[in-house]
Amino acid sequence: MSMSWADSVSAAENPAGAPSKSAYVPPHLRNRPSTDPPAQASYAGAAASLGNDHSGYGVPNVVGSRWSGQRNEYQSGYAGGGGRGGGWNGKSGGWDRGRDREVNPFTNDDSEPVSELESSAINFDAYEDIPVETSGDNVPPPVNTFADIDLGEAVNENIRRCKYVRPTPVQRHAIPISLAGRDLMACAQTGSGKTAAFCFPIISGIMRGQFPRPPRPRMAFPLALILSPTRELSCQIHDEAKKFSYQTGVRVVVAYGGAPINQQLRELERGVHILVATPGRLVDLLERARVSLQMIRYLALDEADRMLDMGFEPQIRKIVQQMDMPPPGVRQTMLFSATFPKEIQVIFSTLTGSSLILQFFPLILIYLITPLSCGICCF
Ligand SMILES: Nc1ncnc2c1ncn2[C@@H]1O[C@H](COP(=O)(O)OP(=O)(O)OP(=O)(O)O)[C@@H](O)[C@H]1O
Repeated sequence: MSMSWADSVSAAENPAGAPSKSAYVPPHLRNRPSTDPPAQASYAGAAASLGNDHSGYGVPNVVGSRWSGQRNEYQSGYAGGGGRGGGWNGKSGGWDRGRDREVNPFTNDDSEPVSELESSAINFDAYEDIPVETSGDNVPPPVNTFADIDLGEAVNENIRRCKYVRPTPVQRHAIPISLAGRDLMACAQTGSGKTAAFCFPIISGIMRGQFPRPPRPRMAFPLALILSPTRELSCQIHDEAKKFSYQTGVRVVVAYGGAPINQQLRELERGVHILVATPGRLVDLLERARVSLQMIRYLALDEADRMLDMGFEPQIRKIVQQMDMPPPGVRQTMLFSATFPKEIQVIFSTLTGSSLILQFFPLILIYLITPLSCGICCF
């Protein structure tokens, strides 16, 4: 049975297996029997962070389409610290009007400073022992602290409220890559902090961008789409994303199958910047013309291997290739998976336009990726 990253850190810290406070169990695995296996128009500024090269790595233009070069042309005013800029975050009646009424998603008292040890069950001292491989051209270097990256004051405040002291390995590597506008394929285990790794750059990018108001009132035009395989994981991502985007003006909505659609439709009608969805329910919403993907600038696939295992490949292909989603180069793609079978690499290649050159070793996958893409593996 494979261990999650947090578990392996804990095991390294506590090889005798003695009961320890530091043994971390991801929220969705709690309360399970111990025998359970681990869960495996012109959009002004619409891709601002895609061209927001914090670390000096340029993003090549994509040529030959109506979307040409947009990915690194959108550089716009920062609506920072809570979105006082134009577009959706603007004073002109943007979707942040209800921010004062926003429910505080933090249950803990956030006024008390916490020590690093108190901040999480994760053992931060073992960080440097987590082997990480990266591949791709000019990979933006990892960061050691959240202060090393400019996510905006509102997000920084939420990081403090979450009591995250230091980024986890996947966050250290993935956040600078994503902030530099690069496509990303990341192999990281459950509980490794992937949610923040893709949410922080998305929220920060949306806050920095300037976007026109959605063109049709009853149709939702999200800027970011996070696909996840199950209702449980979608809700978990939604809860986390709401914490990360608290008081930023960025609105997160979740849509999943197996539940009445009407409440989800009402939430969508109130406006959405980040849509977290399971593939089947999203296809339903697209076919009902209640969601348009034409303004999507960020596409994240979480637990991509599980989505394929569950038979969602046709829906994923439909969502990305047959609806109105902008092509690679205009939108940024982030794919996270606990394993990297060939099918995942092919999907990533299809979604990003990358041509991958793959070499397999017994356990470790080495992959070379095009200049627009990066890959990381946290073992
Ligand atoms: N930098 C950090 N510092 C402290 N705790 C963190 C940090 N990043 C994430 N966490 C916490 O670690 C736990 C696992 O994170 P998260 O759920 O994002 O992992 P994941 O890899 O997305 O897992 P899953 O596969 O379950 O989605 C969560 O409780 C989260 O709040």
